[in-house]
Amino acid sequence: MEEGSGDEKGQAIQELLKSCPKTVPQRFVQPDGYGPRDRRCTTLGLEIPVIDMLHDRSTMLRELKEACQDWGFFQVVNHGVDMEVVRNLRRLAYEFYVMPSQEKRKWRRKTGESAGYGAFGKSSDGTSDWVDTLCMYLSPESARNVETVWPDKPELLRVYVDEAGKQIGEYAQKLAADLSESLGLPRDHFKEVLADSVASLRLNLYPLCPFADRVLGVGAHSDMDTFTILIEESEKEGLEVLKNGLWLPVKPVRDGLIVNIGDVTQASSNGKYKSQGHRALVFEHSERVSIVVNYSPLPGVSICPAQELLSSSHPAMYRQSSYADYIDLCQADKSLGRDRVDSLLC
Ligand SMILES: O=C(O)CCC(=O)C(=O)O
Ligand SMILES: [Fe+2]
Repeated sequence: MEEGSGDEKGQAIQELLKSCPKTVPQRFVQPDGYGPRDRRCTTLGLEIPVIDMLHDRSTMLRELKEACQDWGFFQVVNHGVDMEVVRNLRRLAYEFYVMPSQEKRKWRRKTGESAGYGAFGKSSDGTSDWVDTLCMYLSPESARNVETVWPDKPELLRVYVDEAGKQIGEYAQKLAADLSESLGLPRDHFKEVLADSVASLRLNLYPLCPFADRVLGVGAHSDMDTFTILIEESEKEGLEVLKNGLWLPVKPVRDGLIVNIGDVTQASSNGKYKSQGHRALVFEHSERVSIVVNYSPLPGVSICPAQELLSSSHPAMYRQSSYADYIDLCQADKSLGRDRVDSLLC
């Protein structure tokens, strides 16, 4: 999903649906070969790995390493996040989305910004996504836009965004250290990337879609960030991961977190860990809310392969770039079906 792109008409999908469109607006139609029915794989019984934080440390770190190398996606159980808090947050998200449009519009995303409420807009290739989002910054302190962007209704939404953000953030700090260790790096290697990281929490509503066979909730993309923590509704499908050129549905385990490695980690690990392509489907008879927390470096932080991972037989695959320059590069490149992090290849 492109941060801050905004929808062409700035109109939320829920509002679009009120006009009961009989045909699908062209801007949502996926290009040939990239539609929701193309290259789907539902029969192989493959599942993304599940990592149990209660396993002994060396087993857990080995499983983490394999998951990051082979998939770039995994689910985590026994992660320490109080899922009752998450369930309350999701309930409040549904309550937010059923409020009248004029109430929601108070928190509307301004042109060129990524925080706020509205249709998220365009995927990397320029096709519009069928999703409404409410995006709030959790950190750094200077970016926390509580008064301007965190809705004050429904009551307690702010409280639960804050509490869920803190708890997910605690797990994220552990994950950053475990990722470093699993690569054979000092546990604080990702500290600069993450200690003062930019963390944003999005509540994504995938409304019912009468054109579900031609549009996507979120088109195929990889995440530009360090990593993303996603919390889907238990047992509800929709998220799909690209595996061996096919789209594999993710089955969210009860009370699990889904983690996906972002482009920054792919570059920092010199390509060992994968920032995998993924997308989200929508359905005619089932809507869902996902909670998405992105962790990214501050714009000025330099991203490049860790020196410790380089040798004459493993030279740097990626050149150095500031995170801000990388985002600019990605936003300028609308090519389809290519890994965006390839633009940093040496
Ligand atoms: O909401 C989801 O299931 C996926 C969202 C996603 O991939 C993203 O926001 O980058
Ligand atoms: Fe994503």
